[in-house]
Amino acid sequence: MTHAADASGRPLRIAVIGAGAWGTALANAAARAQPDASAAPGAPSVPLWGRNAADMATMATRHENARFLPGVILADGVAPSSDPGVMDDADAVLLVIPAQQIRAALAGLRPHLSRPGLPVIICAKGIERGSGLFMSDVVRQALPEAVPGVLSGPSFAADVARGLPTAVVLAADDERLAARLARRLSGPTLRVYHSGDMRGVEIGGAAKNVLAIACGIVMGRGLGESARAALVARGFAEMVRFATAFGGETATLMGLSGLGDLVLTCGSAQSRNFAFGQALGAGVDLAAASGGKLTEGAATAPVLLQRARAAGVDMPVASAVADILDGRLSIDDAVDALMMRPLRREG
Ligand SMILES: NC(=O)C1=CN([C@@H]2O[C@H](COP(=O)(O)OP(=O)(O)OC[C@H]3O[C@@H](n4cnc5c(N)ncnc54)[C@H](O)[C@@H]3O)[C@@H](O)[C@H]2O)C=CC1
Ligand SMILES: O=C(CO)COP(=O)(O)O
Repeated sequence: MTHAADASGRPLRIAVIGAGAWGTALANAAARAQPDASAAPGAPSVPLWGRNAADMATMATRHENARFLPGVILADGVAPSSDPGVMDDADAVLLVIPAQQIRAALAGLRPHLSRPGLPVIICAKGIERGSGLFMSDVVRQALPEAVPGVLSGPSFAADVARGLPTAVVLAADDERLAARLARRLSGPTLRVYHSGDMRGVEIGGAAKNVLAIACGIVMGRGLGESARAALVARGFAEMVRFATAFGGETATLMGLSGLGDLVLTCGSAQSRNFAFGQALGAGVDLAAASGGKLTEGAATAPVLLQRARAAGVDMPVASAVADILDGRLSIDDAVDALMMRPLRREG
């Protein structure tokens, strides 16, 4: 495999910001994607930055992220650290912290990231509450010198970290840059496609989390596999309506970040968003349903809906999720309301 490299042939140095499950998995993937280089003395490592010094020291000693990915060994070349200086000589950074934390985190890390043209690849899936901004626009505001990109697709962290195969897509306005970064991150078990449709890719990732909660609710309520499949199809239709209203391409949503990720997270309780919905459907209290895990769809649901309404996009499934989470609608009433909507032509 050829790896994207700089003019001297050196592989691009990737640093990972955020040492949770997905950041750790991507650091493993980035290190494995350059096995020859990371084995050589003095070869570039893949810094994995986390904010908690004690956790990062333990991770460096044990070669394991015991809190977020227990039992997965860090790949050779992954260098855990709590020193933001590790970002200073990166050619590109992967931004892997929860969507609602990105603005605050970038404000603190700005001295280490304010290089003109530095690619900052958003790996979080969400829309910012309050501002209603997509993540690429948050990065543009927080780091005006940087070049935002988005990586998304069907990829459970535990699968990717273990080296189980999957494919994702990396998008940037400059598609040649996206292709170069995709080549650098691709390896024997992670196939990274590239795209110029950053809006479509980021919307696919953000919206599928809300729809995964809906599917979880349906399954937790015992409404059956037919209901789940109908919800995936109708959820996909509203995701496409929303994305195209904001400039995304239908073909993008039919790909990995969109349909691919929707199928994954609507079909598996390994998804935290699905599991959260499933607990709600089974009658668990809202406050306890996430089990303390990150559920990006819960944060994004109201703001997704707010942007949809402002743009005149009909999103009945996302709307039901937002209303249930807000306590405005019971699950049974939401299901009745979805079933009793006026009959219409499919589309
Ligand atoms: N876990 C997965 O399978 C996948 C997750 N993602 C996305 O990646 C993003 C992160 O998810 P996970 O890594 O799974 O979450 P996680 O809950 O495993 O880890 C989150 C990490 O972010 C750190 N963090 C939180 N706020 C921070 C701040 N202000 N500054 C610095 N660090 C901060 C936490 O300390 C923790 O290390 C989410 O948007 C998620 O949707 C995307 C694909 C797969
Ligand atoms: O985005 C993911 C897989 O592609 C992970 O989904 P959850 O955040 O629902 O676990």
